[in-house]
Amino acid sequence: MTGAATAEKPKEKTKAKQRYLRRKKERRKNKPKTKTPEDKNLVVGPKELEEESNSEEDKTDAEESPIEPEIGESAKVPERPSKKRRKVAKDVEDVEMEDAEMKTVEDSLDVQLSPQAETNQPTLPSFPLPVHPDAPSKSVLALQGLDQALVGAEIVNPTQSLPIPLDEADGGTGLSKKMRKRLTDLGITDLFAVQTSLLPFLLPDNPLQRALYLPYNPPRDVCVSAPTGSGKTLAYVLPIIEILSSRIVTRLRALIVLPTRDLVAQVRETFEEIGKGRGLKIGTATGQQSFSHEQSQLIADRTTDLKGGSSKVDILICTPGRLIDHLNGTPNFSLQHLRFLVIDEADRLLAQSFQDWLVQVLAAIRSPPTRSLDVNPIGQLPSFPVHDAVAPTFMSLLPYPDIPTFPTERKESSCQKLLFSATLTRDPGKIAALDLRDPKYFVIQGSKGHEADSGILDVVMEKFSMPSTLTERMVVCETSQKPLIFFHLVHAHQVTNALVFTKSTESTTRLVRLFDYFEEARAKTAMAGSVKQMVVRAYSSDLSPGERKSILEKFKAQEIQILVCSDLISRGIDISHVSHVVSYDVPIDMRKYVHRVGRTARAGRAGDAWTLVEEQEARYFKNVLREADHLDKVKKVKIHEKDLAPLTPFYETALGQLKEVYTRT
Ligand SMILES: Nc1ncnc2c1ncn2[C@@H]1O[C@H](COP(=O)(O)OP(=O)(O)OP(=O)(O)O)[C@@H](O)[C@H]1O
Repeated sequence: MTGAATAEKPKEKTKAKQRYLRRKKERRKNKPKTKTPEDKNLVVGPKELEEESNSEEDKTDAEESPIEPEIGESAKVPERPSKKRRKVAKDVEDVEMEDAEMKTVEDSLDVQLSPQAETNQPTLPSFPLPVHPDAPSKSVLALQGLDQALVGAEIVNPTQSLPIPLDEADGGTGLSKKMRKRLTDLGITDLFAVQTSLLPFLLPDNPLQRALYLPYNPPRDVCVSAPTGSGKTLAYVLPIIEILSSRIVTRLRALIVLPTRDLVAQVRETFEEIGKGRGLKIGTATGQQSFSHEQSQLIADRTTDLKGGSSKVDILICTPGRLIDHLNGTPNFSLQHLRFLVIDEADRLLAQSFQDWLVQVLAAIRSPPTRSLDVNPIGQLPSFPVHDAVAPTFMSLLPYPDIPTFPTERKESSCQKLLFSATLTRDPGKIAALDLRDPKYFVIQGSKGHEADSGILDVVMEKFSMPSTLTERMVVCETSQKPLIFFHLVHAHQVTNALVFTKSTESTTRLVRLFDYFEEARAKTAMAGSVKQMVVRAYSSDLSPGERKSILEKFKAQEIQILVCSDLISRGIDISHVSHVVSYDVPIDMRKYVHRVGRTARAGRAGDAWTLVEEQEARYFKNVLREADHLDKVKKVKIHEKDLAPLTPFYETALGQLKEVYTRT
């Protein structure tokens, strides 16, 4: 080596050192400052090895390291340059380092590990860690296998309302000016939530869709779940009157089926009030009058065989039993012209299998099979009365061949089915039996916030919505104390204008007697002088229809303060001044509870519901509430002995009298 060459060397080595240090600095700069959680858990792999194996010596160091990296063990990130690196740096600083060695160092700093080098390293395969799949949410599970119509239900906020304008524009109500005027006259100025959503659906702007016959474009059926007292009756009465008012000839076009006679009478009243001046004829069939009397009220011509049927009424409100009697036994009673079939309190009616009423009604609506040309050759047409008009889908009943205007055209019944309940059934089998046409569901329910689709879920899981103005309480007591606690509620908690529900007619009679004796005993004392004596009456199926009507009228007039009844009137009955409901005997299920307490807190008014629970029933009743997600809504009230003490003497006197009566009889 020459002296000049030797003199050049330190210079070059200094340059190499500077290059090395610059690159080293850059690498440090590019290195992430903090490690991500993923980095921390990195399985040691080629990348890390690259960092750690910058030279052959490093490789040896790594091999010698007593700590072997394990799968999943965090990659160690040295705080300061490793021993190997320090050694490399030292070598670089050493001016004695040979060029060739220097080059090796530089190259090794830049070079990526060759595949050969990688394979020489202890490669640790990286597998994804096993993860638990997320459990499907309650809502997903509940909605599985559900009818798509229910999944796509329209959830309506119960606080929604719509003013009824009196000017030319209907304000989105779909109601005629005549109807809006009538409602205003009756003091109805706003539509309730269920009405705001249902009316535009049943009363579309297009007049063609309001026609009485829609054989080629039949309307969709409707299912409505809305709390008690939320105005479901008007939600169907208004559209029916509006659409049927266009009719020229009287035909049976709306059929309303209800579970009890009392409800039939109540709905008739609503139709008459709302439809006043619209010329529609309304009839009822409940079996309260003789069959022949009903027939004469419903059918104009029972002697001629009329294929199109004959009717004296446009709207028939009935119980299912009597409806079947007329379908089977009244000549010319026909459902072929029906534009509306309303099933109110649908879950109750669908549970009623009486004479397969639903199957028979659906069969009477459906069009009969088409006749062939051979059976009815043209030319053999018998004459038939001019007024015997047959519905488009029932043409095959006539002695003509039924020739469609277009070969593929299919005529369908124009009857729109409307189902209503505060406790709509979730039973898909029952719903399927109704043969619904593209049903549209409306669920009137405030969001409970726990699930995005809580409205449908609540229907599916039978978590029924209650009126927001209802206060619910329960008292757990000993069986022997129950009547006394009830009397205490009446006198200390002003439980009047009350409906009291018992489990049976027998229980009703006994409670009314005991209460009468109790009131008599109280009246005899000086203390009761200033207190008004309560009038309590039984309302049961043992009474004649006339007696029941009279009692209901007296109760409505507040001549009777407490009406004790079985579940006979727990559904649908609308008495505006009922401020309290007492379940003297616990309801057997949540449905019954919902309908009982729903006799108060109607149409936005406040109401109180009390349930008296015998100690041995407490667990069962609480479970019923818990399953409906409702236990926390019912406040538990404790009534102390000292509160009952003032009434105890009268109670004991009354008990003695009752015992005497029962012993005698
Ligand atoms: N838009 C309205 N404005 C004022 N009152 C109304 C309105 N709609 C209905 N009502 C009144 O609200 C009360 C309850 O209505 P309705 O009997 O139709 O309730 P519902 O939903 O059928 O209850 P249930 O499920 O118990 O049968 C009735 O007295 C009715 O006249």
